[in-house]
Amino acid sequence: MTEAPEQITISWKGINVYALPQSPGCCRRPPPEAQPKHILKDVSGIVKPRTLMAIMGASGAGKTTLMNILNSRNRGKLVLQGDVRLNGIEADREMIAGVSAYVQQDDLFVGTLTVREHLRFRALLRMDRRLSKEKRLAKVEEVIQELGLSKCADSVIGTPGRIKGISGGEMKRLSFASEALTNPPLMFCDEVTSGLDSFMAQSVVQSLRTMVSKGHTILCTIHQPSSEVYDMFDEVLLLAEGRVAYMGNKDGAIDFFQRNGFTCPKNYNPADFYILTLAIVPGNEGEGRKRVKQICDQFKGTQETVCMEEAITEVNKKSSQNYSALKELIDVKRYGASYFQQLRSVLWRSGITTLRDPLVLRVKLIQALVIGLVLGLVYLKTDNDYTQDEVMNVNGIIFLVITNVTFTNVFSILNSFPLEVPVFLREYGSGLYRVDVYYIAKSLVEIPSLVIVPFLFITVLYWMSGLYYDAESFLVCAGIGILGANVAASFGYIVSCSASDVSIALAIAPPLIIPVMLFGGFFLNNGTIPDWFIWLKYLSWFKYANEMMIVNQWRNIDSIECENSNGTASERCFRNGDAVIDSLNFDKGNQYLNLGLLFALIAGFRIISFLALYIRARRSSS
Ligand SMILES: Nc1ncnc2c1ncn2[C@@H]1O[C@H](COP(=O)(O)OP(=O)(O)OP(=O)(O)O)[C@@H](O)[C@H]1O
Repeated sequence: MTEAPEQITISWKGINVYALPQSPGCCRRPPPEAQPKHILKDVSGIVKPRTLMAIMGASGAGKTTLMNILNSRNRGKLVLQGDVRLNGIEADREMIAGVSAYVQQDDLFVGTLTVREHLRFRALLRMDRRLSKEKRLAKVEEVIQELGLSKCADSVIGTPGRIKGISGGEMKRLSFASEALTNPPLMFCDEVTSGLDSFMAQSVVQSLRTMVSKGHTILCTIHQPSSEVYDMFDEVLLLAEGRVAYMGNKDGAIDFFQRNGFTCPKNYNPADFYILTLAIVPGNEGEGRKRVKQICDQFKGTQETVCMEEAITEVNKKSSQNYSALKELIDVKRYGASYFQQLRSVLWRSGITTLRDPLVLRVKLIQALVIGLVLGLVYLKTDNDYTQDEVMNVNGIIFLVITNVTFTNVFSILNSFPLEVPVFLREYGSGLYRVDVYYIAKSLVEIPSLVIVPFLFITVLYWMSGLYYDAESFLVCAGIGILGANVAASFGYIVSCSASDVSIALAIAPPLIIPVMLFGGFFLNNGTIPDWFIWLKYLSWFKYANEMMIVNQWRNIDSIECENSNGTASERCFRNGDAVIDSLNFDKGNQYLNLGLLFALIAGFRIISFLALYIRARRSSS
């Protein structure tokens, strides 16, 4: 059996929350007459261990705001008055995070893992590092049993709309199981049953009841529970217009409303009745507000309020006795696992995700093969006797190679990475791993695809299109293409880590790539770039890769026919490869410099994208 957690009583007193007036647009101040919005108004409450509390109220009542204040997350720029206490001790963010878990409304998982693998991954990263691996894995099995996940333990979690996986109810239970591994004494759950049918909703709340019976304190916001689900809660907190309309034993709520002239009809779901009674109906706001004010004012004078305030005072008095036990709980490290354990686990997960979802790699390989074949057929040539018009073709192929590896790799990152960011932010926020661990693991796992795919494309195109027939030149060309693909992917990461979603990433990438492409030496001669744009030339991996590939192609060509393929005399004649290189203002002596600059761009872009991800992660967890 799971050991009982330390017991936590959470209390809050005189909570007032204000949202400051927002500016109506960029660079504009809010109008001087704008007042802060008073969201929560003098809200107090207490929840003791072994209690499952439902926070309910109409939409906009302040449930989410209260939950965020109590668990000290997602507060944004709200102004807070009042205090939140754990076992009577005034709690700061670290303290709350140290003893609690937050099960958020949307379940975010890596869909390719099975339920058991996901829980093992979390157990290795999140549980106390002093526990042996065997104990952690045993805990995973216990949690699987307790939360009724045995049937689906080896099923893949799935990704809605892509990979069929476990049901919505199982996913919700898996969210609880993920948090239950660390046995947090206090749990906050947002919208626990939304999107579930009544049977699933009951089974999820039953899981919470099991945890509560072991000593956990659990607070849930819940929308329209069925009577059966409502009956499973011990206590209820009803919010209306940011005020407490009722808080206490759920059976007492019926009496309280009845005493004030609001009788719940027989066979009517009490939860629906409270929400309807406390709702402000559009078109009849005046009456609704009067009713809410009356109920909230009445509740302030009730015995329930007096008892609640006494209970808060009582627990506050004992705060000094509780301090050392609580301190021990909180003194856990930010990360449950060592750096190398984090790296090993995240690498394992990234690897398994790539292997189990081979479709992406397969599509990339087929795409490389098809584009290589099509371009190869267009430029088909099987010897190294070049005519003047073939010089232009060869230079075109070289630029096409760089353009293709750039666009396929940038857009593949833009289309995939922003979708993974929410899972990363959630896991980073829960202290699973560091940003650098995630970034390094991700970068290492994708190396094979960043090598194999461009290599396949260049192999097909190189030999079909009459580029210089020589194994060494081919390998140099493939190597430059692979480097170009890596610079492009690193650039894709800068955009993906800075943009908030896929559509924004896709919108900002082309205007950033096009200038870099323009200075690649194909559309604009390298010697004619205006001085004020020279700096852009230095950021252009197109320029470095193009110069290297052009030199690699032409440096061994000693003579070129002075006529076109159809036998006509060409107006301009490049007599040998060097003449072609010179005409583009490229320099044979720049090969090593260009190579170094390509590596420098990879390193620079990776560092910038890492910093962008780091800033984003820090912001989202503050
Ligand atoms: N940062 C904010 N700035 C301005 N107003 C806010 C902010 N956060 C919340 N509010 C307002 O405070 C009120 C309560 O919002 P909250 O999200 O807590 O309600 P809720 O009961 O959770 O609603 P729902 O059930 O619809 O999610 C709403 O009127 C909302 O518009």
